[in-house]
Amino acid sequence: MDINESERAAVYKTIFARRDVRGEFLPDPVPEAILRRILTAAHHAPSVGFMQPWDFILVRDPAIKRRIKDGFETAHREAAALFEGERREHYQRLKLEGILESPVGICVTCDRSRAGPVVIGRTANREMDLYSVVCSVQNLWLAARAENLGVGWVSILHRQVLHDTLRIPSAIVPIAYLCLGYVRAFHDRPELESTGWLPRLDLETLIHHDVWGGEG
Ligand SMILES: Cc1cc2c(cc1C)N(C[C@H](O)[C@H](O)[C@H](O)COP(=O)(O)O)c1[nH]c(=O)[nH]c(=O)c1N2
Repeated sequence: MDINESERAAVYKTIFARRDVRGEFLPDPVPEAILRRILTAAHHAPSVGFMQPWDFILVRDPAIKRRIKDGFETAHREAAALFEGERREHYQRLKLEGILESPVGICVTCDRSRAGPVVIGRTANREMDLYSVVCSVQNLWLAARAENLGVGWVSILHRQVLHDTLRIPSAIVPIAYLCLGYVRAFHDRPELESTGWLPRLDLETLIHHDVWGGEG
């Protein structure tokens, strides 16, 4: 099956228009059929040895979201203390989550023993299951953008908060807490770029030929 030109353009448009969404969420509910399409895209991500180690916890209960938000606030205070001077002020001005505003939270987890002790592709590198779950998060993020839905990844959270609040068994690893919902608007550029936190790096400086540092 070939991808035609307009389909190709749609994929690149989605990649470049995807944003991390924090402050622009609308309360409008996400229709079940659309949520199911996004989760199906996540479930069709590549995974080491076809392990499919992911689960998706859908969080809609305001009391549970409140506990996650409290966990964010703790970790956010700790983070602020690690920056100094103007950098700290800039950090504190950033909106870095939309936990309460987004209608659905999705915690994506990794079941490290899902396919038994020996998994194709994971024998030399045990962490490949974790990376597989991140592939699923990226599929989810892009599918959501294609549905004109925003996603924000909140990692300013101690893992234990997710275990305790969402009753995740200790053998399961929470990989991502995502906020999902419709948005007022998508920013054209990453907010960490437009607010001057960091620039987008020049791709040319990141490409190496044959060996690290090798020139073309
Ligand atoms: C693993 C991981 C973890 C986080 C993020 C991303 C990823 C990949 N990002 C979003 C991140 O800041 C954002 O992707 C970059 O700034 C680039 O912006 P766009 O995603 O292109 O809008 C993110 N953003 C935020 O506001 N709070 C957070 O805790 C996190 N955590």
